[in-house]
Amino acid sequence: MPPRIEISNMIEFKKVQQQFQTGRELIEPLVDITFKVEPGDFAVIQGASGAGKSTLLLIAGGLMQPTSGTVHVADVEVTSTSPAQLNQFRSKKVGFVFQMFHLVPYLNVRDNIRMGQLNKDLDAIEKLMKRLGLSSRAESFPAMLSAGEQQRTALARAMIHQPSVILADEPTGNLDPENAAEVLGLLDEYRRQGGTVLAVSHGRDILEFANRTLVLKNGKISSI
Ligand SMILES: Nc1ncnc2c1ncn2[C@@H]1O[C@H](COP(=O)(O)OP(=O)(O)OP(=O)(O)O)[C@@H](O)[C@H]1O
Repeated sequence: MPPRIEISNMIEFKKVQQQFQTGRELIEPLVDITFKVEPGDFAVIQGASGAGKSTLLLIAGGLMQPTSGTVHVADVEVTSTSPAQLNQFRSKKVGFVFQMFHLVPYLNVRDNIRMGQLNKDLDAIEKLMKRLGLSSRAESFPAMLSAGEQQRTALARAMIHQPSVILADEPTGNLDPENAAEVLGLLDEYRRQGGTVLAVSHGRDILEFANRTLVLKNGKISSI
């Protein structure tokens, strides 16, 4: 499913800071985050456990508002948008992929993918399942699938509405090397068609596919 080609499929963080107050402790995983991911980039953010990678991705997806700073994703300023507009933004412009897949256990593969769809284009679902090698599992429930099949289903759900950007949190964290390479290959194909991928990962397998690597350390981002 090719992404909508938009010149504005970029992600831009400017001076983003995130603090959490837990009891008397102030945690500040993001101190001053400024970076830009251009349309068609497959960018990966690496960093130690607890560095703030998931927090950064939640902010990019409009699921968490930062303490300060501005974030633009695919021509939307997610840091100054109402909750209703953020819902629209997420359902139209963003595809999410997570390490734990987050499929609905009582829906089969076809219906899980349909959850991500805005129109009722059943033909598009069949085509995407074929492309991702899922056609024979269309009626299967998540518990009956291998980890690779579950992640390909999650990827199909993330791609079916032709998002401008895909945000992926450890997308290969639960996969063996073969399935990991397949999922990364699909993300690579999506970005070659003009989509933008921002992934966070500890893994090294992703570096082979990413064209940009950013490192998150001490609350700041540096490019390598
Ligand atoms: N809602 C929250 N309230 C309080 N602290 C939080 C909250 N969310 C995250 N944190 C803290 O912020 C820091 C960054 O967490 P985050 O999950 O972003 O790290 P990460 O780099 O994704 O880690 P990992 O690689 O282990 O998943 C951690 O110290 C975490 O405990």
